[in-house]
Amino acid sequence: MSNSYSLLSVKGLSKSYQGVQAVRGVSFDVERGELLAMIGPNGAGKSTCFNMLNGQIRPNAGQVRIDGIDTTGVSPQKIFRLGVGRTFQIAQTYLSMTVIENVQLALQSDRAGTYGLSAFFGTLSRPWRDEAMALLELIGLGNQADRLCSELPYGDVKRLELAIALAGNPKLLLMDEPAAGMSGRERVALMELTARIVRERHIGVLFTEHDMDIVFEHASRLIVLNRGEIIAAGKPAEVREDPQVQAVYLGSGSLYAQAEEH
Ligand SMILES: Nc1ncnc2c1ncn2[C@@H]1O[C@H](COP(=O)(O)OP(=O)(O)OP(=O)(O)O)[C@@H](O)[C@H]1O
Repeated sequence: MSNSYSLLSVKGLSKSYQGVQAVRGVSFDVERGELLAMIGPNGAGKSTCFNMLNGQIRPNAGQVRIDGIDTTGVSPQKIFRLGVGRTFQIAQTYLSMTVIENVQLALQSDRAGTYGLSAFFGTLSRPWRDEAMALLELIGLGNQADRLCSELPYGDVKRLELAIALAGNPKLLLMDEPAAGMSGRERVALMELTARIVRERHIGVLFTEHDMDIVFEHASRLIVLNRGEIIAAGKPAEVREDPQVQAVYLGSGSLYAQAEEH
């Protein structure tokens, strides 16, 4: 596709649930090489937006374009095939497999569309091992390849989830609270890794996050949602000074919290 299109272009996106206006007229773009944070208090509409972007929820109004292609209301499978990935928690079943087997399975599923079944029937293909290892090296888990996932520390499991999402070779990656549940140090490491991948692979990442230190430190740009609407957008330093944003977060102190890394 032509480079004149934004990687992701969202215009006037809206969704209501039985009278609750969860998202109202949301418009923004994501470019390649950008790590864009979508923040907002609980119930602001972040998950609803994400679910509309990857096709899980059909919007009531508005338009979503990926590299210029209209994907509004298109199925999650088709949106995935257009290069939109999303990080997911590794399911319990897959925790009993090794680290590299999980990545091999994700690669095989991307190329052959057989996710799950091949593992079930014990037919995991060998050919993906080198490629899987390259992804593990990229995220710093090369030396853990043959460990069982169930034995990994939590931070490494989250990094593995990122490798699994990258196996689909996305040009746009959606990350819903990627650092939730991690220690301060692990969170910083994961976001530094994500920022490096964004630069090196020239992909776009849209992520939600409640930890404001992480957001202001690592996002290249931010959009702030409140009650379904965008109330501010821009570089971290600009958004931080925005009076409306400060008002929304006033009291929580989260905009000004110091990092509590140990
Ligand atoms: N399936 C649903 N049915 C009815 N209302 C819903 C549904 N999903 C979300 N909502 C409402 O829509 C609004 C936006 O919710 P959403 O989960 O998108 O916000 P969020 O910003 O992701 O919140 P959080 O940070 O707590 O995950 C909220 O008022 C929520 O109660």
